[in-house]
Amino acid sequence: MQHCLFSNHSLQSLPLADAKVQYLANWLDNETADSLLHLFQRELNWSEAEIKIFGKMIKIPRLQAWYGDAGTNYTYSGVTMTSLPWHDELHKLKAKCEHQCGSSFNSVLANLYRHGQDSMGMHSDNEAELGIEPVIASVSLGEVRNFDFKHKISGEKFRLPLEHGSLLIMSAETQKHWQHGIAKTKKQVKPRINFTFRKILR
Ligand SMILES: O=C(O)CCC(=O)C(=O)O
Ligand SMILES: [Fe+2]
Repeated sequence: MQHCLFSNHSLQSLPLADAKVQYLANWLDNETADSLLHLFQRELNWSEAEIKIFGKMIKIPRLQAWYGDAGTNYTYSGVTMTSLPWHDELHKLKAKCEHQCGSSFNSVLANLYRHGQDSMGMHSDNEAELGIEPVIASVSLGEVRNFDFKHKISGEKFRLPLEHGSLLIMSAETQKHWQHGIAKTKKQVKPRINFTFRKILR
């Protein structure tokens, strides 16, 4: 069982049945979060990825980039992404997540939500290469966007706004029992970057 090391950030456990989800607001101080937002927006290799739906290639509504150790490829909605070698600052952020969570990661999915019409559909991060009960560390930068959870059987819902500089850790049976996603919003919103650090089993 994975758990978080003691820290002086206020750690909030979400009241979700059959799951373990912890949230740390202000995990990064504001100044660090601001500078990382701008750095990653400029320096990562963002692309308009496509997924296969009923055999057709469709552009996803956000920009994406996949970084990791050599050989950490990821198959997602019928498309295999080959990892790019780590960007230095991203590798440092990975180390900070590892220290916080007491788990190791070897890759990260980066998503850039350019505006309110960018989104991510409801899904579970339950691909075989993540193994059972994966620990996923999610760092958010920029505009606050709502993270929605939905229980696969009971339909129970829970919404958590993910703030600038926050860390969300999903572990234990969370992916087995819950889906999550980022809904579109009609509000005028600024860009948001999210990183989900993962361990791909090879
Ligand atoms: O942008 C987010 O907070 C969610 C990202 C996510 O669910 C994923 O990358 O699998
Ligand atoms: Fe996810």
